[in-house]
Amino acid sequence: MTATLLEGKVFAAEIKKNVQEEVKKLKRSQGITPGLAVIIVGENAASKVYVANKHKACEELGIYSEVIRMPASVTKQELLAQIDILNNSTAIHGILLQLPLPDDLKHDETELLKAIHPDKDVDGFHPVNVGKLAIGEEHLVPCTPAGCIKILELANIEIAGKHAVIIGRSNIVGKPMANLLLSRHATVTICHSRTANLSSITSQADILIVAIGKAHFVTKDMVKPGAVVIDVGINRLADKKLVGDVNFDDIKEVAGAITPVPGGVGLLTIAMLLSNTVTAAQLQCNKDR
Ligand SMILES: Nc1nc(=O)c2c([nH]1)NC[C@@H]1CN(c3ccc(C(=O)N[C@@H](CCC(=O)O)C(=O)O)cc3)C=[N+]21
Repeated sequence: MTATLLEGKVFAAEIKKNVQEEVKKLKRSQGITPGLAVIIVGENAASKVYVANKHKACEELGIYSEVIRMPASVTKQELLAQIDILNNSTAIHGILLQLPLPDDLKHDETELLKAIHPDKDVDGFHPVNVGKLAIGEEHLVPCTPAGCIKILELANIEIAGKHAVIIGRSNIVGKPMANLLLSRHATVTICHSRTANLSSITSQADILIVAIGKAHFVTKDMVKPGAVVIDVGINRLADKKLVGDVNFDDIKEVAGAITPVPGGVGLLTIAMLLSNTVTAAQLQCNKDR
């Protein structure tokens, strides 16, 4: 058996086409151009690709995009002031504070994310949006897990009744992923660094979502034959090669379907960010009336 390749660009193109339609509608009926602001603190090699890709995608779809760079020495107060300006800007409908923050600001992360107005929170990290997702009110949903769901849905992979196993319990991927799968009636198991007998659990998964940040972590013996494997990892090896958390070559004979890295979930993350930006713009112009 050879796994079906779940190509990110195919699904991302479909989402972007819909987003583009919505952008046109907003312009035509309301005279509004959706705007996205990204705040980047300090230098981070890994995030550079992300920022460049985001910017390019915004241009493609007619979304206004602004990148605000701040030095790693910036204070919490200065960042809060910047967020406040963006919260009050009528040209900006979505605000993204790029993570991870430099070490000196790490303990302020929650406070800074809370400062972003929930209606402009295109990352879905504000406690209000986290809470909404937890009660099944999906509005601005974190982009990466939302992208994973889109892959499953657009590939016509059944979720209801399936055993979905998530490796990773982060606020950015693991936890919101669990809520999204639960709302779609999967049986959900979350595994993490303290999980005992990890492979005995992962090998029960019909759908295996891997978000741990360790290159090539998941091997053949951890995967049930025919399982759908979604690889959220983006790891840069010493030779600059980009690889996922899944050992792709090892798995491809046993899995039923698998996302590649690069060219998988990452492209959906961007597509969902654009989608959230348009959702945020629609929400805000409806509130204005
Ligand atoms: N507040 C916040 N929200 C985020 O969503 C967020 C963040 N901070 N910080 C950084 C991570 C990383 N991330 C990526 C998204 C897309 C690609 C992507 O487009 N990847 C492509 C291209 C990769 C390449 O060619 O290097 C691919 O996987 O094929 C990568 C990385 C979002 N993140």
